[in-house]
Amino acid sequence: MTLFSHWIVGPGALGRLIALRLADHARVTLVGRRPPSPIQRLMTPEGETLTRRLGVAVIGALPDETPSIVHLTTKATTALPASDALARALPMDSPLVLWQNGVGSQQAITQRWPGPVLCASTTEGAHVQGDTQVTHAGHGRTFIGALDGRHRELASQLAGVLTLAGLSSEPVDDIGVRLWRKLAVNAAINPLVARFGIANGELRDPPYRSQVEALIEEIAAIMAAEGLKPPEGEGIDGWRQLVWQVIDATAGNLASMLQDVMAGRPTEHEAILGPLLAAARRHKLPAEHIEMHFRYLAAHQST
Ligand SMILES: NC(=O)C1=CN([C@@H]2O[C@H](COP(=O)(O)OP(=O)(O)OC[C@H]3O[C@@H](n4cnc5c(N)ncnc54)[C@H](OP(=O)(O)O)[C@@H]3O)[C@@H](O)[C@H]2O)C=CC1
Ligand SMILES: CC(C)(CO)C(=O)C(=O)O
Repeated sequence: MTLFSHWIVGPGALGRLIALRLADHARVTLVGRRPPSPIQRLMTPEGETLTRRLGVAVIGALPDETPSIVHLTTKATTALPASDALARALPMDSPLVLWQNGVGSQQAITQRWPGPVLCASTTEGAHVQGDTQVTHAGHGRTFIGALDGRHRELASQLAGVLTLAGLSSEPVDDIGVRLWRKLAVNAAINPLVARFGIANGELRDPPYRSQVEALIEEIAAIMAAEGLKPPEGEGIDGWRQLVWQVIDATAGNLASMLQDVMAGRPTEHEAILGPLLAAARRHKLPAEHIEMHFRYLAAHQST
């Protein structure tokens, strides 16, 4: 199968980054709830500006064509209804790629979607300026695979085209583990910076540092109980190393959850903290800090 045409459903920061990067290598259609602007601009980390004209569509009136692959780049909070709308419109064997952070929506969609489903876990960073511009804040790495380890050839092809397009990617057999590792990092950083309105790097100083450590302790115990290891090192020291490395590397960032709070959008706390709380309950482990942040974010959202 040649990945000739890509639909990108969810024309936000990540969706527009992928669309603009792919535009010189494949036919790209951006699909939104309302019509996205066809002329889009990408500011690259190297300071270049790329302007491209893209195909556009709305999810309620999809084009009468069959894409080679569909990328779902909505937030985790809206991924399931968006995938249901797509499933009603597309052939049963259409491949789908899920780009959401957190854990939960991927399993639910993999069970419901009739065709192949891949998940992507990425450390690319992007944010939008209005309806026509996206900034690619920094290069990262993307891992792609199916939760059940199938569709390796499709994952390799997709990683190939993304890499060619400037988004360094590789197929992996353990995407579930990679999603949980990213969730661990997001759970230690995002609730705190969202609550206190601070850049990631400020977590290194009092009074926040001890609050990050308290979260890491709970997260490390939950990960150990789930049999999930940090990428380097062992146990809590490995998780500590990973979290503080990311905080150092993204010190100037306003994390995605803080940006959602500032924009009055729903946060992804259910996808990021929810699975940790469920695992803590399963293993009868303390999760007082995770619970407190979950409650705060849930309450904030309902006001
Ligand atoms: N931005 C980044 O750098 C990274 C993001 N991620 C993850 O990627 C996912 C997307 O993040 P991000 O791009 O930042 O989020 P954004 O909020 O910028 O974009 C989400 C987009 O999805 C659209 N959308 C929502 N529901 C639908 C629907 N039913 N049909 C079509 N479009 C829809 C939204 O449109 P509307 O304006 O109408 O709400 C919005 O344009 C998240 O899970 C995030 O955690 C992962 C790594 C990096
Ligand atoms: C790693 C981190 C916290 C970087 O800001 C991120 O992924 C996010 O903002 O959601």
